[in-house]
Formats: sequence, structure tokens, C-alpha cells
Amino acid sequence: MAQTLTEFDTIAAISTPIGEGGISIVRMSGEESVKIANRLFKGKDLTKAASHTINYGHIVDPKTGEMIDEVMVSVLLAPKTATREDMIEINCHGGIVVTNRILQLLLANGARMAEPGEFTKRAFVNGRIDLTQAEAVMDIVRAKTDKARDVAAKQMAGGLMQKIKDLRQEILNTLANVEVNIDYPEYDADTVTAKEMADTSKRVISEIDALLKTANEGKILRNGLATAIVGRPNVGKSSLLNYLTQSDKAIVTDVAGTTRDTLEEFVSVNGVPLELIDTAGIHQTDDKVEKIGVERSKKALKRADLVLLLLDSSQELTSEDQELLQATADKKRIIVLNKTDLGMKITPQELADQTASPVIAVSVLEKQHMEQLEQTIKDLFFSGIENSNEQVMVTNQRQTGLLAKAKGQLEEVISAVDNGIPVDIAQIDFTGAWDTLGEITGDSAPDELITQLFSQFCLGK
Ligand SMILES: Nc1nc2c(c(=O)[nH]1)N(C=O)[C@@H](CNc1ccc(C(=O)N[C@@H](CCC(=O)O)C(=O)O)cc1)CN2
Ligand SMILES: Nc1nc2c(ncn2[C@@H]2O[C@H](COP(=O)(O)OP(=O)(O)OP(=O)(O)O)[C@@H](O)[C@H]2O)c(=O)[nH]1
Ligand SMILES: [Mg+2]
Repeated sequence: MAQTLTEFDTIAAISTPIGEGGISIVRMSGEESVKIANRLFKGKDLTKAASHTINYGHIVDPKTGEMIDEVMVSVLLAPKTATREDMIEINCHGGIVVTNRILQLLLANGARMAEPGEFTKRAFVNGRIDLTQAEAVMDIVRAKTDKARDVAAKQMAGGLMQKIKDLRQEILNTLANVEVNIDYPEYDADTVTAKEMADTSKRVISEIDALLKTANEGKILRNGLATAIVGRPNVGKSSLLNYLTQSDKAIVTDVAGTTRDTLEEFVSVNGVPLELIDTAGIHQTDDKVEKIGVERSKKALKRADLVLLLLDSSQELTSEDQELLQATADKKRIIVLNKTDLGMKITPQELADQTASPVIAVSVLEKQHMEQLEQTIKDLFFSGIENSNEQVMVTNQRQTGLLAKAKGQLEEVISAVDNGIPVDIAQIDFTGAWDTLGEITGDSAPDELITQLFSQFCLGK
């Protein structure tokens, strides 16, 4: 990492949500933390306080002598801290004005405002955590279900990091042998090292494959099951979204073509995380706006992990219904017969004869049999993630993409060796795979990536 002048100066931020609460915490990290806090603190001399103590006193504006608040100040001295630097945490009364005033005083007395994620970034730069653990910190803050929290907590404990480190070590061990042979060509073991490189590649690929297998489940646990509600116009899709989100986010009218654009909402249905997507009714149309909506519906359908296909059971199946039944046939799907309160012209049985997907008859309007639908969603979800006790999981696209890239590089090594290409050429991709895996943990990640990644964090984290 290039070290700029501002990289290790003392940073400050409010680490609790901005609002009224019991207590707020203003944090500092860096060499000057204790000195800066001591300028504002009336109580014991903080520069003499032992590490990991919390100290009672008052924050006083040193310029005016004005007493700002009664506080508790934690003194945390490097290296055994969250950032590996000296840290100060001021626990003040939880109010917007008082918290901001204390932050302003820290800034006026030598601290710099932290950037989003900068505390966590320092934990990374100073070697306490790797990039996968930093990503997990963000995931645990954003977790919307207990399952998502569980996956993040395991990743934060370093499971994925260790796995990647082991794979890199395996490549490195082989590379060490290869180097010996390239340096001493007379020690004629080219074929031996080529074979060793190919063998190691195969072993690492199979480990990568095992990790990649967890990616889909990891994504679902982290982001929720992408669930598209589809059907022709007016069958009750938006009504269903509103029911499941217990809101009136989507506009519902008796006019066909009410929903023009996709609408996404996160919900937890019986503890199952769903990223619900309400879509525009799919049908043939010449209307310019509606056409775009229909295209978006089709896109949503394509990326969905689960499809709720809605049919109006009070009317005979139309050709558009039939087309949608076909278009969603190879998706994980629940067929929902809605509007049963109006009398049914389609029976669950006649559909069940046509497909293996569960068929549920409901009335969204009258809230009939809705719990049956929710239970079916839950069953489908858990049938898809039976391995959820997996200790090590890949949970985001960055990790998945890099694993796939490393796999591709190792496949190149195998094919080079198979084709008798010289060892030092095959070695380029082999070393490349080692680098690519290092990007996952951050051992060989470019600065721009690091900056970009941490900028997505919350302020004060
Ligand atoms: N008040 C407060 N609560 C908090 C945090 C914090 O920074 N402040 N955390 C911030 O996110 C989380 C806790 N995470 C932490 C992670 C590591 C260390 C730490 O000091 N690690 C050292 C020493 C460990 C030890 O004593 O054995 C280390 O790893 O070297 C502290 C907090 C959640 N709660
Ligand atoms: N009788 C009855 N009417 C319903 C039921 N569910 C929805 N409706 C009504 O059907 C009409 C259309 O509902 P929406 O939820 O807007 O349908 P949609 O599928 O989102 O329609 P588009 O956005 O136009 O594609 C509204 O008048 C709803 O009140 C139901 O179970 N029974
Ligand atoms: Mg709608």
C-alpha cells in the first residue's frame, strides 16, 4: 500500500446512528487520539490512564471553558485495539447536538474527519483483518435476517481467509520447486515440475469448485432470495407485494397496466429473506412505456431465484397465461391462483396435472390461504439451502469473480502442461492464479480496489 501523509493521521467520527438515543459514541483512532481527547477532558489525566480503561469526567470546550457534557471516555492503546492504533471512545449522552459538538471539538483540536469505512480500513491496512473479514464487517451491519448475520459472523472469524491462504500456500510450495528447476536447467526435472504444477492446479481447482458451489447459497443468505412476482396485467401482483411487505408501497388499481416499472422490496417471510420484485404485467402491447416495463419484467424473471407466477383463477386460462407457464417452467416456481373469492374457473388440480411446481389457491384481497403460500415459500427456500451449516462460504460477487478467474488461470496451466509448453511459460498463469487469490484476501489487491471497497461502508465504521 502506498502510504500518503494523511493515511495515518488521527481520525474521528460518530460511530452510532445520528438521532436521539441513550448513549452515543464518538471515536478516534491514531497516534494523537489520547492527546487530543485530553485537551477536552476534565477528569483524570488521560495520558496517564492505563489501556482499556473507561474514565468518568466532563467534556469542556478548551477555548471558552464551557461544559459540554458529562461522559465516559475509553482509552485503548495500540496494538491491542480494533484498528491496531491508539483509540479513544467518548461515550456521551445520545443527542444530535451534543454528539456533533463533541465531534467538532475533536476536529478543532487536531483530528481529521474519518472517511466512510476508514476505521475498518485501518484494521485492514494494519494487518488485523483481511479483505474478506472487512467485507464481513459490512455484511453483519447490513444483515437483515439472523441467517445473514450467521454467515457474516463466520466470515468475520476468518474462515474464508484461512481457506484462501491455504490454497495460496499450496501454489507457493509448488512454485518454490519450479524456481529451483528453472534456475538449474541442468538438473533435468522439467517433466517432474510440470507434472507437479498440473497436479497442484487440479487439486486447487477442486477446492475452488467446492467454494464456488457455496456462492449461490451464500448470495441468497446475504441478499435474500430474488423473488419475482409475475403474471399478466391485473391478476393481483402488486396486491401480493403489498400483502407480503405489509405496506401499500405498490399502486393497486383495477386498471390493467398499473405497474409500469419493477419495484423491489426486502421482506422476511417466516424468517426467509426475500428480495421481492413486483413487475409490470407481461403481455403483448404497443404502448411505448408499457413495452419497456414488460422488458424489465422479463429481465427480473431471468435473474430471479424464485418465481411467483400469478394467475386469475376467476377467468379461464388465457394464451398469455400459457406462455408465462412455459416461460417460467425451468425456474424454481410457485403457481399462485388468485381471486378465489370470485369463484374459480381454473382448479389447482388441472394445473398440478401440467407441472411439478406447487400450486396454491388464494385470495390476496380477502387474505385467504395466505399462510399456505408463506409456508410453501419457506419450504422451497430451505430445500435450496440444505448445506447452510457450511463453515466457509463465498458470499459476494467480488469473491466469486476472483475465484472463477483463478480457476481459469489454473486450467490454462493444465492445458499448457498437457501440450508440452515449457514450464516457465505455464508458470506465468500459475503465478497469476496465486495473485488472483491474493486479491480476495487483499494480499495483492490494487489500491483503487481497496479505496472503492471501503468507501461503501458507513461513516464511523
Ligand atoms: N465500543 C465499541 N464496541 C464495539 C466495537 C468498537 O470498536 N467499540 N467494534 C468495532 O467494530 C466491535 C467489536 N470489534 C472489535 C474487534 C477487535 C478489537 C480489538 O481490540 N482487537 C485486538 C485485541 C483483541 C484482544 O484483546 O484479544 C486485536 O485483535 O489485536 C476490538 C473490538 C463491536 N463493538
Ligand atoms: N376479488 C379480488 N380482487 C383482487 C384480488 N387481488 C387483487 N385484486 C384486485 O385486482 C385488481 C388488480 O390488482 P393489482 O394488484 O393492481 O394487479 P397487478 O397484477 O399488479 O396489475 P398490473 O400492475 O396492472 O399488472 C385490483 O383492483 C385489486 O384490488 C383478489 O384476491 N380478489
Ligand atoms: Mg401491479
